[in-house]
Amino acid sequence: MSAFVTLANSFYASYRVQRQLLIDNTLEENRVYATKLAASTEQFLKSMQKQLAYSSVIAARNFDDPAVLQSETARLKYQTDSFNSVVLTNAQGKILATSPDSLQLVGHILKTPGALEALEERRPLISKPYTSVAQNLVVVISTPIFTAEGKYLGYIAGTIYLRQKSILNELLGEHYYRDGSYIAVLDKERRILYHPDAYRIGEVVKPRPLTEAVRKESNGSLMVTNLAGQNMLAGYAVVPSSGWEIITQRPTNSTLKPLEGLMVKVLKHLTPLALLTLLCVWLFSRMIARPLWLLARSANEMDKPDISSNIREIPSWYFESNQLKRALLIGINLLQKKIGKLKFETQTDPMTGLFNRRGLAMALESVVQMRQQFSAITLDIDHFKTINDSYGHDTGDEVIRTLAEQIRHNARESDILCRVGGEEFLVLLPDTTLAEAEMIAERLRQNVEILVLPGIRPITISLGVSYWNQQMGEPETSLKRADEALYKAKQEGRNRVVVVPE
Ligand SMILES: Nc1nc2c(ncn2[C@@H]2O[C@H](COP(=O)(O)OP(=O)(O)OP(=O)(O)O)[C@@H](O)[C@H]2O)c(=O)[nH]1
Repeated sequence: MSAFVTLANSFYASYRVQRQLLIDNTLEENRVYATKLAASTEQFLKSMQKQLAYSSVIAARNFDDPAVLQSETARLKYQTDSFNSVVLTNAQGKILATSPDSLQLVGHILKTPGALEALEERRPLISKPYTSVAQNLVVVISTPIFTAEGKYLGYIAGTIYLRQKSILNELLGEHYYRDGSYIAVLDKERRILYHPDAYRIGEVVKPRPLTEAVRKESNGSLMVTNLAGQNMLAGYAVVPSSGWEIITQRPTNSTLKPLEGLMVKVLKHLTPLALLTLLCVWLFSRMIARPLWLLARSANEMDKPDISSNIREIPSWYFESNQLKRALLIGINLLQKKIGKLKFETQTDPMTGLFNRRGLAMALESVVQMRQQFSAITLDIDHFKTINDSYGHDTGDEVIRTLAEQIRHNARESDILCRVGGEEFLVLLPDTTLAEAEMIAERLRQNVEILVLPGIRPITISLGVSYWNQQMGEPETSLKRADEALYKAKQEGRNRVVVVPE
């Protein structure tokens, strides 16, 4: 899972980096492009002003010759092909020559804003856009005509149509992209001079982050949202002589389009390797986790008898899991020893070391589980109270311990020896017939009878013997019968063996 997240993360990070790179590059490209266009436009305007200045000198020399004036306006119009029309006026604004002369304006007084400004300012000018006499939206580049002595004669001006085909939209329009990119030119008052949508030319746009940015620095770039709500990557630059603002923009979507294809390609190339990596990571993590998982499962099953050998078989192939396995084995060993000790203590009578009643119950259960027949001998010291009374309780204890020793001495390895009460004992004899058990009981009785106990009188015991096999119902019943036989032995005078017949 974490490997997958890491891969996805690095894929996303590389997408983000590529995306930012594309955006930054496009912004910079647009800034450089706008700067270049501004430089070309500046050069163009300067060159136009030079041409006009040259013509103004010729016109000044031949101001009285209408033919020269006409030929000069025609030369400017047709030789340079930079202006849509050229006009020459006297100092009162009366048109002396014009080209093309199809409008037949010679003799008219021009009162357009461009004309009035030129007449008033008497210096080279680039006008604001306005609607001309012929109803064209134009900008006018004009130069005053002075005699050599400095007398003002009028001006000569070239007009550039903004909405029709002109040198300006030829200059800017040839760079038009087909992917939604476009160039726009605004004058200082945010009036649109050039726009791929000709209807917008002449419109004054409201201040927007982009128009404000252009006002602050001569060139730069910006991510903006245009009026149509489209995210654009814009570059901008200002034409120094006219203050026109050139804005080149490209939709962010078009810029990022190649990225999608690129990322799909990356994904295609990356997927097999990523899957292989994921598989390797999964296999390796499984190999690492498996011993830990098996050890953890074993740790939950510590009470199982064969748990140690199970743990030993767990393949712990690396150092850490091996150490863990060792620690677990040591822990289990200690625990089992402790449990064994506790078990022994809870099943054993501390005074004699024989089984107590709980031990007897466990032993009986396992004998029955193994489908073994058995005989049981219950025995009790006769008149034990008098021993306690005569020699003290400690001596009584010593007698009990001696009798336990005697019982152990008389028993086989497989016999189960229990102290079931104060001076009451029970011997469980697996796979022993009633006759054999009677013989063993009798032998024990005799051995106790002749036992020499230093400082005290000899003791005797009474015994009851019974038999059990699988056909005889509950084994506890058989033990109860042995008890009853013991009681009978006491009744019949003690120091004897009474057998419960099969
Ligand atoms: N010293 C000692 N005495 C015990 C112990 N457990 C029980 N006794 C005593 O053993 C005596 C058993 O007495 P009884 O049950 O009357 O029987 P008894 O005196 O042996 O007489 P019978 O069994 O009828 O022959 C009691 O006095 C108990 O106090 C023990 O662990 N140590």
